[in-house]
Amino acid sequence: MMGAGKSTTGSLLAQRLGAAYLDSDAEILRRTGRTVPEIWHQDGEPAFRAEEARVLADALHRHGPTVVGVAGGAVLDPVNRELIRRAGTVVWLRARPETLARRVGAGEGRPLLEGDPAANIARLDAERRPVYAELAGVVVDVDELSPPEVVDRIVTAAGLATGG
Ligand SMILES: Nc1ncnc2c1ncn2[C@@H]1O[C@H](COP(=O)(O)OP(=O)(O)OP(=O)(O)O)[C@@H](O)[C@H]1O
Ligand SMILES: O=C(O)C1=C[C@@H](O)[C@@H](O)[C@H](O)C1
Ligand SMILES: [Mg+2]
Repeated sequence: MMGAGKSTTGSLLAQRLGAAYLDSDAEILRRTGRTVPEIWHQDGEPAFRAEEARVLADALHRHGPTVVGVAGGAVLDPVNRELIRRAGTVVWLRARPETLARRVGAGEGRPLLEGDPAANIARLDAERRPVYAELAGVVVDVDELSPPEVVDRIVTAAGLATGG
């Protein structure tokens, strides 16, 4: 979910594994030169989701070890889910909605949170939990953990080898 710690924890995990880190939203910006809200508000959510699916497919087909931070809405698409499932270990950074709301603050740059960020995040979280639960091979409850502790849990749970 938004604010769960994908960028923070994902890049730390990548460092530990000697892997690359890619983030689906950042890849969209890099490829299109446009931000998430620009695409969303100018072209609509379906256009954004189509771009997201393209970027995700490319990220998942990269050669070499890669940690991919997948935006929380991408897995609502069954085609994306299947690609993700086949690509490797799926980690759900599970957080309470209050934690997510605190971390995203005013929700700037997140079209789905406009209006009432805390209420919107709670609603999206409730809707999506079953999908995340079905997809994830590893679940880490992140609320009380520091980023390095989250990484430790992922490494242990997924049986990933690190250089130290
Ligand atoms: N384990 C943690 N403990 C405390 N704060 C954290 C933790 N992980 C991330 N944060 C903080 O929460 C905020 C969101 O983290 P981050 O940007 O990594 O999340 P994200 O899942 O990538 O969010 P986004 O939806 O923006 O992509 C940041 O301010 C980050 O410093
Ligand atoms: O969870 C979502 O649906 C989203 C998450 C963000 O990272 C962006 O991809 C966009 O704001 C939608
Ligand atoms: Mg991020």
